[in-house]
Amino acid sequence: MNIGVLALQGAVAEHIRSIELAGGTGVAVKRTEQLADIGGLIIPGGESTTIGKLMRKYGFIEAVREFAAEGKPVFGTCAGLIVLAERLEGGEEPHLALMNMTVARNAFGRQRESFETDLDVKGIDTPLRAVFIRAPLIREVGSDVDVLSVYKDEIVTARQGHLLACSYHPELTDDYRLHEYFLNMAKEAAEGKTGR
Ligand SMILES: NC(=O)CC[C@H](N)C(=O)O
Repeated sequence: MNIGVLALQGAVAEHIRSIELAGGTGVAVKRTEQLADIGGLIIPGGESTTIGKLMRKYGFIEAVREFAAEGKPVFGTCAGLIVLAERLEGGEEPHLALMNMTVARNAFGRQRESFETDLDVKGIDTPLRAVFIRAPLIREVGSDVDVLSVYKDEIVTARQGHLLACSYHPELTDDYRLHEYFLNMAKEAAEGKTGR
């Protein structure tokens, strides 16, 4: 199963490594035509404003919306989660506006700009190692969104059908189980299941 990693800006090589550890094939996606060859797309961490700008410039906003409308899974991590959100706190313009949630950028404040922790994630049997770097938080989700994990009462992992999002960087540790989870979503979607 080919999993694409949007390669406009951000942590691309690390995601490809985690996908390969999980048993998939990682592909750096730089052109919209490549979306035809992948079964799922990861939007990596980095700077959401930059990623959003480059997505607009290279036609990825429409192309990824079409990709998702076909039922193909999309996974946003950190800045990628911001890119997926329908609503951004503070009135900022959303980017893909695909996932029914409100997201606050840089929500941990200066003292806690980056930290690591072990998180209980629904669907993963033991705690997942997670690295937070200037991370966003999910403030609120629609009723069609499943909360998969919380950190200090705040939502940090969520799923809406074939869309997956997390506030942290799952690609910066050797714990590839969230990538494995996403790979399974892509396999199920390819087999024509609903993915729920
Ligand atoms: N590590 C990250 O992806 C940080 C996200 C970044 N703070 C943003 O707002 O886009």
